[in-house]
Amino acid sequence: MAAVKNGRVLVVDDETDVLFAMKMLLKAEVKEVVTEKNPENLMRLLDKERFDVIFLDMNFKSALHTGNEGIYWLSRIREKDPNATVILITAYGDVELAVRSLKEGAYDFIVKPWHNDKLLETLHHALESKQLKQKGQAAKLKTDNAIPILGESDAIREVLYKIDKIAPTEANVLILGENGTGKELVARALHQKSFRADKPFVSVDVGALTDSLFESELFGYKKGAFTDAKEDRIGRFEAANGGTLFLDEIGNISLPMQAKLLTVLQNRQVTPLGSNQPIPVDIRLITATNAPIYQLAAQNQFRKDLIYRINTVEILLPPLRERGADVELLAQHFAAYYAPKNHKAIPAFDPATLKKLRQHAWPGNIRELQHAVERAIIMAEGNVLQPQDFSFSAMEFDAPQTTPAGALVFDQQMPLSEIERETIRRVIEKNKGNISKSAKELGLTRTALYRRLNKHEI
Ligand SMILES: Nc1ncnc2c1ncn2[C@@H]1O[C@H](COP(=O)(O)OP(=O)(O)OP(=O)(O)O)[C@@H](O)[C@H]1O
Repeated sequence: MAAVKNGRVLVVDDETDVLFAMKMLLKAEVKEVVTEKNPENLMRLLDKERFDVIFLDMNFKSALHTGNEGIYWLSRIREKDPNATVILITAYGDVELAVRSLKEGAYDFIVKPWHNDKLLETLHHALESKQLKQKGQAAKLKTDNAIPILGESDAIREVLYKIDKIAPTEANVLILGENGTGKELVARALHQKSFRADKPFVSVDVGALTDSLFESELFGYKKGAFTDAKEDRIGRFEAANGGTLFLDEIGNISLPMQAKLLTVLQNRQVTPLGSNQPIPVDIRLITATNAPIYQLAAQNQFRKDLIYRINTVEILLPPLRERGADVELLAQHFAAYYAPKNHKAIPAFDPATLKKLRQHAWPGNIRELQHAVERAIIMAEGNVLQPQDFSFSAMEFDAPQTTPAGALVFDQQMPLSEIERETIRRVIEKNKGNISKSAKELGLTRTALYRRLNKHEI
């Protein structure tokens, strides 16, 4: 917290009320708050003084009214100091622009009217990140910070509230949710907001490991432990020492591996293969799965005692179809991200397109939406995305209308697993067996698709 107390903050906004309110709020938090009404004075000020964090308004009434003023001044600031930490203050409707500003190098943005707690939290993170940056540890944190968890639905607000509450504790967290709902993103956020933030965050997709790899990967090995062990190698537990270990797809590991994991968690030490010297490890454990883990436990396919170890706190991530207007918000966010990447202007969405996106069931959730928006941007003719730019092919199981003869009509009553199986089968058939293409279309990673092929015995 020393970083926060010693911080020097500059606030640039042409509204005197905003400057006053910010000064009142921030002066108890940091060493000094300087306010500036006219952005034209900004460069001169920065020549003379150094600030740890700059709050910058996106729209200055006196200027061009393009809404781009914030971006312009941001780029001027960053020309002068590429390491400047800038937080943009934006009106609600400017969120798309603010997201663009993140790509232009802003640290974060806050939306007017702001919540004081949220604003202070953002400031604290910014100042702490600045301090880490100065210690040369920033690269990692910056990538983490680059992906904010977006969403305004009640369901996601509850998740964000939980994250804030449990991040600064040592509780083991089990994250449950369908594929692509943001489980890894949540795990990273928990780490980033924890006291371990400057220590490693190590992520392992344990569902993709065979039993023999599971042990060598997680616990490490000594040279000569097995034929290919040409030298000592530390495992992921040791690599995460002091930090957070994220085990993804925990519901997919075999019973013998569950027993091994339980022993390590109970003893808080690992013994590399080929060694008899246990090594103490201090990790915070976060796990995630899209498998019905309690159902598996009831069928004795998952150990209940392991569940009790990992689920001190549970976070349930809602599927995208239950997140209401978040679909639009996220679609706009991805459009603002992918358009410049593909050398296109950020497109608008036709109201009929937004309706279509809201009605789609999104079996691949946010990852599917992400790919769908990218595809639409690439394929679209004009600068307004039309419904036909989004073709959900076989995945449109929620509202099948006319179907070609012989095509399968998904029944609303059909169990989800069957819909998933059939969707995968059809997409693979459509892509003539090409797994990479099919995975992309389904919004899955290749590994996740392979796991599903295995699960559904396709
Ligand atoms: N709330 C969100 N705001 C912005 N982007 C998001 C959000 N949630 C997820 N994403 C993005 O969606 C993609 C999928 O998220 P992530 O990998 O965290 O999901 P997952 O649940 O871990 O997936 P899987 O079950 O396949 O492992 C990522 O690119 C992530 O950045």
